[in-house]
Amino acid sequence: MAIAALGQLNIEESPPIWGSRSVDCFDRLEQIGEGTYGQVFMAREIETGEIVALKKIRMDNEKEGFPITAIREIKILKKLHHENVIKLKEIVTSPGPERDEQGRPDGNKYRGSTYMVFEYMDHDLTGLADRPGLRFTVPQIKCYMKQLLTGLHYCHVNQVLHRDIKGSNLLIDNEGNLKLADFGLARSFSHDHTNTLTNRVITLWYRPPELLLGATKYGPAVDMWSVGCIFAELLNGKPILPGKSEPEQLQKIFELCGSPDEVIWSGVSKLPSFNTFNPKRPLKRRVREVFRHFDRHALELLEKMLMLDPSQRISAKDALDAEYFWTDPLPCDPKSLPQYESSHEYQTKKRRQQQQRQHEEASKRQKLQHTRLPPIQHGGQSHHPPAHWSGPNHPMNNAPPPPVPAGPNSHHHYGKPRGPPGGPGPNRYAGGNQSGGYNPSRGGGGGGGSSQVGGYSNAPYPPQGRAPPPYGGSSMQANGPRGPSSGYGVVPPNYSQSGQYGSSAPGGRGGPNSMGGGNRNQPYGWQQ
Ligand SMILES: Nc1ncnc2c1ncn2[C@@H]1O[C@H](COP(=O)(O)OP(=O)(O)OP(=O)(O)O)[C@@H](O)[C@H]1O
Repeated sequence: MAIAALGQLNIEESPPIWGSRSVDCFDRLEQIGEGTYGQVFMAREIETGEIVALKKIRMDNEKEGFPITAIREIKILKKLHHENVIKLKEIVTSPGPERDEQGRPDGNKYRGSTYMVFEYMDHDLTGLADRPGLRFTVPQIKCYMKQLLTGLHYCHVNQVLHRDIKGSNLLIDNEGNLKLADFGLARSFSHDHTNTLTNRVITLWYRPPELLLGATKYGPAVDMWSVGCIFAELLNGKPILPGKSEPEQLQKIFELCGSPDEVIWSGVSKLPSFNTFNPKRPLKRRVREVFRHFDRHALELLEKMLMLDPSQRISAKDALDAEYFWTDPLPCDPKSLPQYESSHEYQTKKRRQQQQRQHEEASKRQKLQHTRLPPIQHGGQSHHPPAHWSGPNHPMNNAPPPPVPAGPNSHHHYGKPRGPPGGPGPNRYAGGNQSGGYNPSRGGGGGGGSSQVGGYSNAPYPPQGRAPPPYGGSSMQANGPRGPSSGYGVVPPNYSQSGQYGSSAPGGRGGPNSMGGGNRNQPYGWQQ
């Protein structure tokens, strides 16, 4: 990891206060994220009352200095200003060594910490989609997809590759705005793709075939593959390619998209890992068959996003022009979207773990009760358990654990302030999509513009059924990866190409135990 001392970040100071204020200007409210590169907290600026997100920069190895990932994230975010890209407001520092909740030194003994201050967003897409019972409507999916593509198009025009598009990096506020976040793996690219870049980027499930095959010269198409995976996931109700290792990821891709050869992807055979991973028997493309339950225009667009050959993959700009976004039901106005209590992946994971623990405790208690059963009464006594065992919450009745409140903040919900006393007004930051004002005309490439008057449909779409496991003989558990009560996709059929590879190992975010075991958030170290 490259190094730089905190005082030598070489980041042009605008506004002048960058890095000069102390984190003590904020009250830390609760942890909302835990990433590879640091913890994220919801906090309140004491002076203005404004709610923000503080991302603490992890300094695990103090000898290595300030992490290059953070420097790159800060530099890139400083040059990106768009309503669909998270706004980095400020950098703050804590002057001395910090302590954790138990009062122990936080490991960074000799220095203070550095935090990035972001506008606060109520949800990330993964956390939101994991809400029990939540179903996205088609206008809602179109609305989110359009914002995702608009933000990404803006990045690509500005020669920035995101390189970690996934649900937990797509932040959503309660005004329906979606913003790209986590630019820790992002970097600038040249349009001629002459630079050599690392292929060890992008969370496994969203990583394109060219990177898995070892390509080190690549461009914006890598992000578009991830967008295709997110799109299909939104419609499908669960991740579509939940590989557990790089070979298994490629296997899943080839089972769905066919195996590549020089005819469909010129140059593929020269990629470093082509011979290692290409299946002996060719596989045919099955996207249309597997997702035949998707609407025609959705399928058409998805096909173009999931092109194996990156040079044939649709760009963000062209995707925004796709029929899908211009046919009924139209994307809804972000503001018309329902408001939910805050839901971040970190919180939903914790909630599930808590439920799992409660469940385990309940079964333990149940077992214990069994071993302590009163001796069977003879002589005409009933063998039924005593009446006091039959209450709804008694473990003996096999009742499920009591529901956990919907949000970690059910006791206190901090909405995004619409105008705190003495603080910023509602439109102070980035402006949001006040008028749904992206890609206003068909030919437009996104990135701002006038409002799309009357262009929205709020018509409810028929409920989309919960998806059964998409892969035959594959990994998803019966309850689906999001647990028993959520789901927001249309029902997919089964598709395994039998006999090609043997059955896959269980994987993905199967049940409550699999959180953290899957690869959705599998981190990759920074290289280039
Ligand atoms: N501005 C924000 N507002 C609200 N929540 C946020 C914000 N920024 C980040 N989060 C929450 O924190 C989580 C982790 O943030 P982020 O992805 O930036 O950290 P990271 O350390 O880079 O994580 P990763 O391991 O995914 O690379 C996000 O998924 C999101 O739930």
